[in-house]
Amino acid sequence: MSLRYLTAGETHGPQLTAIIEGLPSNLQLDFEELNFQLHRRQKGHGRGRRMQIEKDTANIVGGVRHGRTTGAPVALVVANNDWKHWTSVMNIEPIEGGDEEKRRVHRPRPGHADLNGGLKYNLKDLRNVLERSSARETAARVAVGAVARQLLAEFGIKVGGQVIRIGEIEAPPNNLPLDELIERTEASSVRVVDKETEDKMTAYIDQMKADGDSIGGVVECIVEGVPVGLGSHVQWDRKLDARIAGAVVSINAFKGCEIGIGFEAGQLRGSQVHDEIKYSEEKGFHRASNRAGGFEGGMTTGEPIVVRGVMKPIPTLYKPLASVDIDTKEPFTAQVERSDSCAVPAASVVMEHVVAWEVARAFLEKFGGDSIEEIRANLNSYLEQVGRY
Ligand SMILES: Cc1cc2nc3c(=O)[nH]c(=O)nc-3n(C[C@H](O)[C@H](O)[C@H](O)COP(=O)(O)O)c2cc1C
Ligand SMILES: C=C(O[C@@H]1CC(C(=O)O)=C[C@@H](OP(=O)(O)O)[C@H]1O)C(=O)O
Repeated sequence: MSLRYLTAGETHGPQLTAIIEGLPSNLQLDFEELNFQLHRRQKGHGRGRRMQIEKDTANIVGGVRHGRTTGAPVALVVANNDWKHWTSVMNIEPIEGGDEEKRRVHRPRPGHADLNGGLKYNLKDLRNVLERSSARETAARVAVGAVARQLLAEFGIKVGGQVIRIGEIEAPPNNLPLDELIERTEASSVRVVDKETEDKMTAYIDQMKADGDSIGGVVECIVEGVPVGLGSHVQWDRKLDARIAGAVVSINAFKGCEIGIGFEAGQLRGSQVHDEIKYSEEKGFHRASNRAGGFEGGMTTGEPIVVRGVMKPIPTLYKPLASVDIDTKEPFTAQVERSDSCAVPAASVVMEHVVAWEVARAFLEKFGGDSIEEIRANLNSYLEQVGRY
């Protein structure tokens, strides 16, 4: 059985819930580290007031005893502190004189799921769409990805990331070792390496906010320590680069994904793109460069995975765009809900976790066993085979 998960829950409901199926037994979980990842997702310049209300922590309610997985499905919940302000609007059973009409959404926001969801599900209160399409759900995905990340760490695989662009401001390229990159971006309010770029980006985000506008950007995720041969060329849905791209574009507001040099490959010659193959006793087969971003033929090359994702600007604008009232069919400006003006730094944390999840899934498909010990034996035997090749 391959690793899988589902999430449930609304942004202003009582909690988010996730169930992970297919984890091996005997994975020692570090709860502090799990909550640290949730905390990272809440940070970043440009977030709205909601992030001051929430203090995200994951509560594990199944599949773990005395800190270790048992092989049973792992169930996680992340409570919504804001729920206490929404109990009557979000009440699950019908209540007399509830507030749902007061908070009814009937002026769909361009760029959000409101109108499509209302038409598709035949819902006249677009709150029923908004509540689930909200990126609040990414808190559950980070909790799930944080477990995957711990599984990967058990086998020496490390995940990091950085913000590459916010609107017109681009971070200068860097070639830092992953540990240093993680340390430097962690200290930055926009998850970049250098202070000058941070200052420019924060001022730019403030300007967007002052204009009643929003802004998107580009983020990068790097995975190091991945063995050669995760994923497969033999079937379309086993290509790991494709699965990662799907996972990245599934993040709210993400509109594209690049692997390695990505779209730049369309304007360069083959001799400028492909990574030459080398061999040494010490390193075995390896590459002179990593423009492929760690993938050839849907399989990992053993070089670091380098993935970028582009996030569009936040749809909710304090100076709203034109829309149409679904009741009257009259033109109106879109409804203004409390909102972030830029969530690119937070989204870079989400991206790390959806990528970690896909790598962990492919890792278990290749080395799958029911316990950590069985997986380790499978991995070691494969690495010996690769070494002898
Ligand atoms: C971390 C994060 C925070 C977000 N915050 C907001 C927000 O405050 N307001 C908003 O309108 N959209 C926000 N979005 C984007 C919407 O969730 C997203 O645009 C919406 O679900 C529609 O989906 P689509 O953009 O993928 O088509 C956020 C996205 C992410 C990843
Ligand atoms: C709650 C989160 O992000 C939310 C994502 C979001 C959206 O429309 O996607 C809209 C806002 O919701 P609210 O109106 O409740 O403030 C964000 O705060 C979160 O990231 O945890």
